[in-house]
This record gives sequence, C-alpha cells and structure tokens, in this order.
Amino acid sequence: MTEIIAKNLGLTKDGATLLEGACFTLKPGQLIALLGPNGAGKTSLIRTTLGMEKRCSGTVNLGGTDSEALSPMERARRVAYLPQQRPLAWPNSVRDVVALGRFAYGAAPGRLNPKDAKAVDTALELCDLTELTTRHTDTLSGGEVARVHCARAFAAEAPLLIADEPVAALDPRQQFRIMNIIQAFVDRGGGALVVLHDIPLAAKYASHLIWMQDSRIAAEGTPEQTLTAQRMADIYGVRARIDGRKVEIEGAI
Ligand SMILES: Nc1ncnc2c1ncn2[C@@H]1O[C@H](COP(=O)(O)OP(=O)(O)OP(=O)(O)O)[C@@H](O)[C@H]1O
Repeated sequence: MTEIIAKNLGLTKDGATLLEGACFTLKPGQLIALLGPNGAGKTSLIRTTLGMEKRCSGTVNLGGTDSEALSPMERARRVAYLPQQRPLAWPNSVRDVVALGRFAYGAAPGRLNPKDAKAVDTALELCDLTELTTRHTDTLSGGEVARVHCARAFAAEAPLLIADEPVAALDPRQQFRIMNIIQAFVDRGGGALVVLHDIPLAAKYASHLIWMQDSRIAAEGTPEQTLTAQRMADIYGVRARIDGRKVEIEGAI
C-alpha cells in the first residue's frame, strides 16, 4: 500500500518560515481537502512533501522511501501531481498532452508502447475526453482543459494524487465534474489530497480536512470533527452557518 507519512515538516526560504511542524498522512481511500487562506502555506506543504523543496526539518515517507531521495520518475510513479500553475507551453492535441503523463515510465508522446497507449486511453475515458482526443488544447474551454490536466495526471496510474486547486476558475458544474472524477479515483482505491478554496465543495467531497494557517496545520480531521463556525471565523475570518456538512458563508467578520 502506497501512502505518505509526513512528520514535523519545516521549510524556510530567504529567512522566511513557510512551514512549521506539519504532520499528516495520506492513505488510499482518503480524499483530503487541504484548506486555508491565501499564503497559509498549502503549496509549500505539498512541494515540501513531494521533495521538491528541501525541508529544514522533519521526514516524509512516500511509499517506503524518503521523498527527497526519489528521482522525478520514481516519484511520478507513486504520486501524480497537478500543480497550481499548469502551463501548456504550446498547442498540442489532447491525446499528446495526456500522454505526457506517461513520462513516469519514460514514454513520450508519439512513442507509446501498447501499455502506455492503453493507460492514456483509460485516462481519456475516465475524464470524459474521448470525443476531444484530436482537438488542440488551445481550442478548449477552461472546464475541458481542467479535465485534460486530470487525465494527464491519471495517465501515470499512480496510486496517489495531489492536486493544487484543480477547480480554480471553473463554473459550479465543471467543479462538480472534476471532483466527481477525483472521487471516482478514490473509490477505485486511490488516495487524493486536493487544495480547495471552496469550503462547501470540500465539505461535500472530503473524507478528511486539513486546515492551514500561518505556515502551520491548525486542525485536521473529518468534516464532522473540524468544520465549525468558530473554525471558519478563526481560519478565514468569515461568519458561517454550519449544519452537518452544509456550509453557508454569510460574510466577512
Ligand atoms: N521564496 C520565497 N521567499 C519568501 N517567501 C516565500 C517564498 N515562496 C513563497 N513564499 C511565501 O510563503 C507563503 C506561503 O505560500 P504558499 O504558496 O505555500 O501559500 P498557499 O497557502 O498555497 O497560498 P495560495 O492559496 O494563495 O496559493 C506566502 O506568503 C508566500 O509569499
């Protein structure tokens, strides 16, 4: 079973503390929403966990190996990463962009073996892109591009997924489509950690919530355990009504 066990993570950069004492685990079957206001340290936590930033304290066990000791290809086979900035350098077909996800196995678009090709086809299907495979990415809507990025991540067939704001700038229906795709991945036995700014969406989908504030994990647990009006006030400075997993944000405090 591939899981992430992060303990006491710290990150400093240019004299600034970006992360302090962060501990969490990500296991198959979990859909963790990583929450917190802008600048709280969510991306820093992800990049440090993946070994993309050199931590100043702590340990990360990523599927049995220290994440900083993994090559990019080894890491990509264990965890698919959808970064916040997702540039598509030049227009390419949907299929070729999704095929980039097979980088984890040394494949390149145009040089796919049958196993790579099958994984790409499956990812296209899972993300409802089979009608769009030959379209160039610069002709797609924002929602379609978001699904292409998801498919690219799934093409790696990694057991874990970390997605940094995968639904940013999408309309509500497209947000649900992306979250349904991620939920289906978890239902198939994957584990996902997803940065979200939409708390009602997080409350609807997440099995666990991690709340960040000022470079620290302020709370974690199930929505039932951690989603409270007081926490919304403390973390986001908003007044909210909470009823089970239902969240109504009334305004700024
Ligand atoms: N190289 C750096 N030097 C100093 N500060 C940095 C550096 N990189 C990031 N920061 C700061 O660290 C803080 C945390 O950034 P991070 O991107 O992890 O936050 P975030 O929670 O992901 O925010 P957002 O929701 O806006 O994406 C921010 O205040 C950012 O300006």
